[in-house]
Amino acid sequence: MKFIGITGGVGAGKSTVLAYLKENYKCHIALADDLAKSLMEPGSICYGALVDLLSPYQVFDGAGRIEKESMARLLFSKEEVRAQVNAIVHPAVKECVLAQVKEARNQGRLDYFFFEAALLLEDHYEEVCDELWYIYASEDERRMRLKRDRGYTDEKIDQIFASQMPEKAFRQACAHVIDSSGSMEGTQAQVRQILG
Ligand SMILES: CC(C)(COP(=O)(O)OP(=O)(O)OC[C@H]1O[C@@H](n2cnc3c(N)ncnc32)[C@H](O)[C@@H]1O)[C@@H](O)C(=O)NCCC(=O)NCCS
Ligand SMILES: Nc1ncnc2c1ncn2[C@@H]1O[C@H](COP(=O)(O)OP(=O)(O)OP(=O)(O)O)[C@@H](O)[C@H]1O
Repeated sequence: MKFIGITGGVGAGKSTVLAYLKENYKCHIALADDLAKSLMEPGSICYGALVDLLSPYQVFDGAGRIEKESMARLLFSKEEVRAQVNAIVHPAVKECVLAQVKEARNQGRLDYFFFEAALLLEDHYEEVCDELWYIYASEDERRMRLKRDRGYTDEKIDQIFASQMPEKAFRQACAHVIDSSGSMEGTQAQVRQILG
């Protein structure tokens, strides 16, 4: 079983590529954002440390859950808080995904385990993955998609872009680049070409 990390900036088309992989290959898909969100829930392992760190900010709702919009505003505007949150959450995400990979390897039923995260390079997944893929679309294309499909403002897009690695770093670190600027069929053909 090959352990493949899928990365790229916000709105690059990672989820769309994963949906195709899930349909067409004997694989498991894990998403860093989903794992992170579950580990940040009340009662989960990161929650206590996040309460200690984030109590000065208005990010908790009435039930004590982290409220997405205010958390996004805080994390993408305050780099030092983002780094502290990442230092709590990302090691826990990595531990969790590595345990899942180990379990999948023991069971021996899958051809691939794909793990998607915008922050694979920051968290040094090149050390644990068999290979990394970079899903690429230009910043202009991603900005257009994020405004059209998610209603993000230019300010939010600028902040997220600034918090993620530049294109050059992704290209240097990843064995394969999938250009998702064209049609879905074109993107899927690139995936087939890589996996044979
Ligand atoms: C910031 C939050 C509230 C934004 O949630 P929202 O649903 O509005 O957006 P979404 O999750 O789709 O994120 C938008 C983009 O930002 C990226 N992103 C998320 N967290 C971070 C971060 N800490 N640093 C840099 N980019 C990030 C995502 O990968 C995605 O590309 C949420 O992502 C979060 O709680 N992040 C902290 C946990 C984390 O670090 N997750 C990233 C993977 S480990
Ligand atoms: N050829 C293509 N390949 C992949 N996605 C495409 C393509 N053309 C358009 N898109 C669109 O790009 C948008 C963003 O894709 P997606 O949500 O998969 O991004 P993402 O990289 O997963 O973002 P995030 O980092 O927020 O998780 C989607 O609306 C998708 O339909």
